[in-house]
Amino acid sequence: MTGTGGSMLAVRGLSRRFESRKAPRLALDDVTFDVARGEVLGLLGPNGAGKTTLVRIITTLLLPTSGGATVAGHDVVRDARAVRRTVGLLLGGERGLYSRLTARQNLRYWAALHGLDTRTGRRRVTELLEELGLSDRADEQVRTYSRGMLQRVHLARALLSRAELLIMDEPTNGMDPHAAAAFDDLVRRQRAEGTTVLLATHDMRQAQSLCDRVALIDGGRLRAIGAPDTLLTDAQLLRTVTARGFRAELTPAVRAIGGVLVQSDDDSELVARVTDGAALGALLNALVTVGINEISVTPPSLTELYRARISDRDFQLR
Ligand SMILES: Nc1ncnc2c1ncn2[C@@H]1O[C@H](COP(=O)(O)OP(=O)(O)OP(=O)(O)O)[C@@H](O)[C@H]1O
Repeated sequence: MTGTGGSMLAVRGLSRRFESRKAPRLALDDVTFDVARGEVLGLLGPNGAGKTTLVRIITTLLLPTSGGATVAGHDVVRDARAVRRTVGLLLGGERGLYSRLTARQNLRYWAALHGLDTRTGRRRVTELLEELGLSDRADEQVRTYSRGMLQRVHLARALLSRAELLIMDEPTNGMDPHAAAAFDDLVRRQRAEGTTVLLATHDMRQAQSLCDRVALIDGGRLRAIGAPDTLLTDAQLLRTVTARGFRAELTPAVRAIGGVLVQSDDDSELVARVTDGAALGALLNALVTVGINEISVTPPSLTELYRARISDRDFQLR
């Protein structure tokens, strides 16, 4: 593939079919997008959407059925070696670590494979163990580690070679809230250094706060891509107003305001959605006039967008 412009990652018409005994399964269906240098792109989508398949093709672990992708201009099929040199990958899970080696030994081994000389490798490993809060346990066998700690070792491995493009599949899976917040900070530091990040995640909070843009994938197709704020504005999702100390007798007056949709109301709380700024202004005004001023306005979140755009198959599993 050629003609990728200044993008770090260019995916073009990418499809991947898996043949199975029952029926062929189209895990990716004509997916096209770019990721600019220094950008953090979140990949969102339900289980089985095609995220891991996409990650595996971009990192040369799997061949596309049709279409293709380039990383820093290198074709993922024809220039696989160059692509592997450019990418740092976190796939997670149990695979890829030697359970009877310590974290330090695992990482030193990977540093050597990445071609780092012994001194540089050792320094980098110590630095990463420190940065990821693993120093205390660095010299214990990784088979004694918790899931979140293993995930941090995977992360250290992905960061070893200071890759231009970091690709991570559910990196905070199994991490406690502190470790997950530390991970977010780490990604921000990577971005500040110019690293490009592709992040598949189920964590909407993380996607909204960390990603410059998010891509919504479902059934192997790219359903939407853009900055979280832009996607939310385009989707015309409604803001929610919650007013404490509400009195149900006020409901008819609230319902009379154009663009206000009452969701629930009783003698303690009103929850309403507003379609635009004028409706919001009118509602706030009406509430404050009658002495209600414990009011919160919540903007729409990616979670709502996700729910609106993606059919909820998990519910059908019950
Ligand atoms: N080796 C394989 N053989 C057959 N089908 C496969 C194979 N790998 C993936 N699939 C199918 O391709 C589809 C996409 O799977 P994929 O693992 O890419 O989803 P995902 O978005 O990463 O899901 P999750 O959020 O659960 O990790 C699924 O229907 C899956 O069953």
